[in-house]
Amino acid sequence: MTTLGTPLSDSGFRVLLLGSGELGKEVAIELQRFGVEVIAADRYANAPAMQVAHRSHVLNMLDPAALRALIAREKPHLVVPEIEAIHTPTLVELEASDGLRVIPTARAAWLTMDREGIRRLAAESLGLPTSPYRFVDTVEDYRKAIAVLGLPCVVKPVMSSSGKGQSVVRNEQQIDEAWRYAQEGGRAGQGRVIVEGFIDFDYEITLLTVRHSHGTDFCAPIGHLQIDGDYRESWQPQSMSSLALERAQAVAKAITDDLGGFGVFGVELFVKGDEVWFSEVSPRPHDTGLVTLVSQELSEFALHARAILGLPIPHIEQRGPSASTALLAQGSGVPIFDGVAAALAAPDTALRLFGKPRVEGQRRVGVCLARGDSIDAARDTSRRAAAALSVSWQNSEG
Ligand SMILES: Nc1ncnc2c1ncn2[C@@H]1O[C@H](COP(=O)(O)OP(=O)(O)OP(=O)(O)O)[C@@H](O)[C@H]1O
Ligand SMILES: NCC(=O)N[C@@H]1O[C@H](COP(=O)([O-])[O-])[C@@H](O)[C@H]1O
Ligand SMILES: [Mg+2]
Repeated sequence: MTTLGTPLSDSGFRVLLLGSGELGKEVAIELQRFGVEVIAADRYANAPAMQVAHRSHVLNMLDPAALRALIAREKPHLVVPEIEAIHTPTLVELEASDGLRVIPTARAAWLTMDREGIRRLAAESLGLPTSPYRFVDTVEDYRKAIAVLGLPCVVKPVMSSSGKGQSVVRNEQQIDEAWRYAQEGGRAGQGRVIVEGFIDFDYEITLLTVRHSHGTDFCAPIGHLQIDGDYRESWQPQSMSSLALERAQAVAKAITDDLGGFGVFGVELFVKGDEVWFSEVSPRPHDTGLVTLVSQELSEFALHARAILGLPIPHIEQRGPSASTALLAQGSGVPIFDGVAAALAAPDTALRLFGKPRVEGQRRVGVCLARGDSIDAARDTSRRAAAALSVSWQNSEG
């Protein structure tokens, strides 16, 4: 049983967020509502979750010594990874040696930090259906992998997220460019790449799966649209055949049971007819799950907070057709948002501006949300809200 104390006192229940982006910000808010003491960490200052936390730290979380020092200093009751780019072997060691509690488990954070760990677990240990794949380190092996898997195929650095370094190779001319992009887009610089056979799916979903003190529950499936490997729109519920839903839930149960621990998981699946493929899983709330801020009575962030604190989740109420549209800013400087009133003029719309301190290039800076009588209506309203917003720049340094 979890005892909750008073933050900033000796009784405070301390949660350390490793990663402080938009997803962590909503988790922090939900934890604050339970009087949890929230400590936010990330690689840069004034990250979104830092702005709603009790205190924050800026560090390179891929540096084992820096990570260890932070944990020794804060002595958190729970460590909650919010991104993949963390030195997870350190979490595994501290869990074993000091009983550090990592959400959902240190092993889950470690396996999902790298596409190879989770893909080999899903496909080779658990026998779940996935795209065919090869891992390669050299351009020679890369070409051989493409010869075996055929075109089109998808090329990704093993350590990357939100589509960074990812390309679909459709013809011979694109092969070299995809290799170059994968080498520059990986988190750890040059390195290993996964080549995946292209799955010609009808639609793809995120099946939010919650492991909590009383068992495992699934949210209604979330459909989404991805461009360049990054999410642009999501909606809930995605209609599916009952067989496809049953299979999706069985895959999600198998992978989350193996990863273990408490919390929300975003299980990404491709669906064609009644056929389902596992793609990957986040052992934490998922960006496409931002739609649950309006589509569920308990959002994925509220569910994560409850689950990790060991609190009950008796019921997950879905509120009907809903959609989200990611706001991508393109430019350089500190963003300023115009058209906020227009974006919120229609009934049943909502907006989150994440408060990211700067943009260099393209960055997700907010999300528009809407409910409607149908998925089409909700998507249309949330897209219109997004179109009403525009970004201008302060402090552009040319
Ligand atoms: N083998 C594949 N066949 C067809 N489409 C694919 C394949 N792999 C990836 N995609 C497309 O690219 C998207 C992003 O891929 P993936 O989830 O692996 O990248 P990511 O960088 O981990 O993204 P995120 O961090 O946002 O989850 C998928 O949601 C899907 O639309
Ligand atoms: N697909 C993973 C994802 O959406 N993660 C979310 O994006 C943030 C990083 O954003 P940034 O790249 O703009 O700093 C992460 O901190 C997390 O909240
Ligand atoms: Mg993904």
